[in-house]
Amino acid sequence: MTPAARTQAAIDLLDAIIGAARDGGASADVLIARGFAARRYAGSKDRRAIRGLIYDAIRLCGERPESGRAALLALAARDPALAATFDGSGYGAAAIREGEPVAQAGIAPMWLMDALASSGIDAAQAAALLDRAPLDLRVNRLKADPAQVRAELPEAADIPGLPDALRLPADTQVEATEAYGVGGIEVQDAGSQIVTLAGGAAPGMRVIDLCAGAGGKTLALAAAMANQGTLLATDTDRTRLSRLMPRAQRAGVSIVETRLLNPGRELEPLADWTDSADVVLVDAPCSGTGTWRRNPEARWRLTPARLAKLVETQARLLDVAATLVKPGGTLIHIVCSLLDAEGADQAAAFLARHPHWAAAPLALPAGTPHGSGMRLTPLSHSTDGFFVAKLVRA
Ligand SMILES: C[S@@+](CC[C@H](N)C(=O)[O-])C[C@H]1O[C@@H](n2cnc3c(N)ncnc32)[C@H](O)[C@@H]1O
Repeated sequence: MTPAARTQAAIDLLDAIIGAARDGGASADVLIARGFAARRYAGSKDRRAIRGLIYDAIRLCGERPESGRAALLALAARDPALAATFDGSGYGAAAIREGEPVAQAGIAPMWLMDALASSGIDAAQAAALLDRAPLDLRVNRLKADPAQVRAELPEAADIPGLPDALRLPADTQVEATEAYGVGGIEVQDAGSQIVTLAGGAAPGMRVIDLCAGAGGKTLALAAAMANQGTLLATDTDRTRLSRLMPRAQRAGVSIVETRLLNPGRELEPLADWTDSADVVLVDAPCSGTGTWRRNPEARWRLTPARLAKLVETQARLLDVAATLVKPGGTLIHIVCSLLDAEGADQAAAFLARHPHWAAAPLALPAGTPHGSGMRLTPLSHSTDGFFVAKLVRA
């Protein structure tokens, strides 16, 4: 492909990504993969270049741009070599016209910048939310040990405070390693690993991962429990949950059971767990403001109305979880968001609704105290952004 044709392909894919962000459609990664499947003529160098242009444009534009072309023109305004590819040749991007719309550069939509600022996230912290994330691994001690993995991946660096974690440059291919093949490593952000430790899950306990998804944290809980005890993983998303058991088998985890929940009727299949869990982890559905490093277009999806709906669901899920925790047991509230509405304020509202519960101090390898919990940020802790609170039943 010519550079001009690559630019046009990036514009076309950005149009699809912008539309999906507006209408709640597929993620940028999925749309890019589909776009490449339909463009078999694009070689690996073309794909890398197009993908790079798309993500540079997404990172640059804080507000959802009106078109893919407006987004790439914003990038071209800072990059003369890219501007020169708008040459109108063959399948290439049309020449730049005087006065055509150019997207605004920025970190996030203004309402979201205001919400972050009032949650204590200043401009430097907000800008770091769009940095490129490294590739973090969790060594699965049920199948491997860190020294073994390090021998296979000598470029891996330690992550302070996390003896089972290793850090590699972004884009490192780990799927071909023997450790990956035998279930000895899981790709998991260090922040995710840290907040999972908050529950203090240990061998022999009864633990619920209420919003388990495909089981990233479930597998970390199972490893912390040395595969001893009872671990229930639930979610309302059948597709995600169906990926959990094959992953568990590969990871050598045999203590996990999955149950599919109905939104709004989550407690119905959980009656046998009432008042009995040592730990319930609520890794709640959230705005994902802490994961923009991986999904920068997520900030084009969020609206005040979508955020309000998430906050409502989180509150309901915390109340559901509270009925499952035994006296003296622990509820862990986790969001990969830095908005107080989802984190500190949500935990405070829970405590106000539940007088027999209290926030307990957290001893984590990293984090900054925030509200009744702790916060992790890309700038301060080199992790995705998280809020975590430990809530204990009297
Ligand atoms: C942040 S993700 C969980 C990620 C997962 N724990 C991991 O570590 O990979 C939130 C999950 O909540 C699930 N969810 C949404 N509404 C729910 C509900 N009412 N009950 C339980 N899970 C729900 C979503 O399907 C999604 O998988």
